[in-house]
Amino acid sequence: MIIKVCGMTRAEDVEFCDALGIDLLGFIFHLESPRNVTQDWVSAQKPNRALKTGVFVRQGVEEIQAIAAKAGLDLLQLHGGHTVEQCLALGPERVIKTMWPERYPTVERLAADMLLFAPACRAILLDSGKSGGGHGKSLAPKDLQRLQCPHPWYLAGGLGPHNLTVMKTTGAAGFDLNSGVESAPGIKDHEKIRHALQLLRGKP
Ligand SMILES: O=C(O)c1ccccc1NCC(=O)[C@H](O)[C@H](O)COP(=O)(O)O
Repeated sequence: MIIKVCGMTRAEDVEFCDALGIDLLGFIFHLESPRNVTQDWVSAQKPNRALKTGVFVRQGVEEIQAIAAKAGLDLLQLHGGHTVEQCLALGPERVIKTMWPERYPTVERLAADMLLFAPACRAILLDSGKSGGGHGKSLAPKDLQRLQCPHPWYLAGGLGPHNLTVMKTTGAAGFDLNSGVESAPGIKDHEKIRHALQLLRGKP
């Protein structure tokens, strides 16, 4: 199971999550987000084990490549209207493609679109709302339990200790934590992260 904590803005949170065994750390490159960070700051973050994941909403391929090189990113989360061709150009092995189930009339239509993107990304991230992220609202677990998709998909959207037990029943291969483990936007609550990890992996 992959666990990502998104919206890193403080070195102490990067160090805490890395030491705790979080797999992916999300760094948001989106001016409108309260969790927006700079390339220079991300470049200075050097986790031992966790992979640095850049989150992009509006940037195109060339800009993403330039930021990835400067900030030292391992993975690229495409969180806007990016196409299959853009994912392929950036390299499927390092792309996480965000999709929004609430845009689809049925879970079958969502699964069909996920299949189209599967060869172009290492995983698909399902987020709440119809665009953007950090909404703090969760998706309905009942719909996701019916989702048939052979490609790895991660679940996002308002996840935290309060709902992870039920959200685990969706069969997601990964879980993306953000506002549900914060005390304020961009300020991670270490006890909530510890508790979330315990619920997901059963570790102390
Ligand atoms: O978190 C943000 O501020 C954000 C803004 C714009 C685009 C993406 C953003 N976050 C990306 C993530 O991967 C979040 O973890 C995901 O949207 C879930 O957030 P939340 O609902 O707060 O758990």
